[in-house]
Amino acid sequence: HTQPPPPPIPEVVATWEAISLGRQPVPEYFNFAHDVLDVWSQLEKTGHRPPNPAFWWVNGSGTEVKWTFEELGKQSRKAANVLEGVCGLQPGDRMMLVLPRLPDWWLISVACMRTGVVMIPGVSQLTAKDLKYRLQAARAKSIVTSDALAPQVDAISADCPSLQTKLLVSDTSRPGWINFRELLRAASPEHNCVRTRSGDSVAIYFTSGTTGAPKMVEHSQSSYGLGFVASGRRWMALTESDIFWNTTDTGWVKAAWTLFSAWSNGACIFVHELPRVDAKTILNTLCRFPITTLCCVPTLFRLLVQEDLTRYKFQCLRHCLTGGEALNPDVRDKWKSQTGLELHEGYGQSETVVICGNSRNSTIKSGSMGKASPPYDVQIVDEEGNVLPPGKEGNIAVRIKPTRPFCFFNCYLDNPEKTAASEQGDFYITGDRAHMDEDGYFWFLGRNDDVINSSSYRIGPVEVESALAEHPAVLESAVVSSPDPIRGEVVKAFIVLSPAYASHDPEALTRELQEHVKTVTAPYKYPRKVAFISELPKTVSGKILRSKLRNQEWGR
Ligand SMILES: Nc1ncnc2c1ncn2[C@@H]1O[C@H](COP(=O)(O)OP(=O)(O)OP(=O)(O)O)[C@@H](O)[C@H]1O
Repeated sequence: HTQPPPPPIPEVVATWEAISLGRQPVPEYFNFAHDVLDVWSQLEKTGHRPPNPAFWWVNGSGTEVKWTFEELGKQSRKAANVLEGVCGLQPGDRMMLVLPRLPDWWLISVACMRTGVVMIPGVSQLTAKDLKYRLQAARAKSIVTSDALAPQVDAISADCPSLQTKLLVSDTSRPGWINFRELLRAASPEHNCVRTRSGDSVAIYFTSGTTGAPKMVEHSQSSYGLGFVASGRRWMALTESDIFWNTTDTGWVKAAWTLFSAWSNGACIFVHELPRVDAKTILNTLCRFPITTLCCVPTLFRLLVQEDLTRYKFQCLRHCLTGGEALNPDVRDKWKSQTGLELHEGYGQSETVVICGNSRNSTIKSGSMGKASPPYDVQIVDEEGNVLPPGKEGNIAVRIKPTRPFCFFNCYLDNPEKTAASEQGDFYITGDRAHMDEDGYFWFLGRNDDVINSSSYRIGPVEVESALAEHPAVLESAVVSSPDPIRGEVVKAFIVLSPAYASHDPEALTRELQEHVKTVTAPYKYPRKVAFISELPKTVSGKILRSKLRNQEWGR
């Protein structure tokens, strides 16, 4: 499955890539809209880019939006005038951006860069309480959202004294709100991009909150803007001829990963509105459109492989990506055997760019997250921050001393204690456990809190879940610790059954699954307790919330 060599890199991208790899210094001033997007617009005009759109949006009922880099430039300059004009926003002001997958999200993101406004993306499932927490914590001056969330914002805006303007993306109007689309139509396409320093803030991300209250992660103009060039080429295999579809919600950090990696490499961002994320829509879209590159979270690939994939003929798909949580080897095997396509897993956090991954044409070891992604020096360290030898389990850590990589978050905003606690010795500590093998491949064990300690055996939930996934009865599972009077804690598996097994005798099935785990992995890991449930608790980004099940077990 070796892919053909990529086309030669345009000279300017080669320079960005060298910076991205830490081989050239980061410029003092950098603005992604001005220094990357407007450059692609020029390359496009002079015929140095294939006739590939920069942005392609479809809604599944026949409506499409396609922009070249030039059109994206024009529309985003108009949007910049709306932010500066009617909204009165200035460089450094913060704006929450909570929209479904609508083209306006990408326009406003670029407009923020042009005006120096710091964007704070959020997912559309946020409740009034979540919105209040975020608006207050970030002291946001403005919010952009759609009809669905506007009432929730109205319910809490009196409690958010910093909030001055509310922008509505809608074809109708609402009292107290400024209509973005109306203003956009009338706005001037002339706008001078503000001059930003590389270290100036570009975005604030609230983490998913999988392990606690969401933290505010601040990124700079260059951390993502230049930091994704190399992984965009290597892990995502993106070039100016590619069409990249990442099904992520706009509020999750993956949307930013996609924006910066695709556009810095001149690729087209494909978006399906996906009001409902379902397997058939995804598979049909891959058949209808010339998408070359796909990224979905493992949860979604788990659903896709339930379908008969041989019935679908994808037009142009050649590179598939996943990340955000562990990929069960069984899912990768099924995807590959049915589509002939390799699934390239990557690992990273809101705080970072890609920490490690299985890049294009690399040898993949099933179950591993791949190798360190340059310029990061990734190591496994002990509790004191000492580097551990291959094979030893410890914390996944990224070297930040003597030099902190530029492609890294600035800090946890307003939380110096948390920022300090994330560092140990010369390293940034991810909070995830793994080991590295002799060849430099990383093997994920689990988040710190998720690792189970049973009779002094340390068990990573992912290993047990992956073993369970190999049994046809298991659609998906979550493995957590459960109290036990003798062993202290034992492995408990919460299992969602495949429809064909829903009416099987639970006791017989429990025994069968326990025996199955004992045969495919070290027997001490088998789940001593099993519960069948209809649905696993997940974060809005689709990650399994093991902490919720664990707390339930321990009565917390
Ligand atoms: N390929 C992967 N395999 C296993 N886990 C992964 C992978 N990629 C990402 N993750 C998990 O996702 C985490 C990063 O996700 P994100 O930055 O959204 O914050 P979060 O950890 O989910 O939220 P919070 O910090 O609020 O708990 C990683 O630390 C890791 O636990």
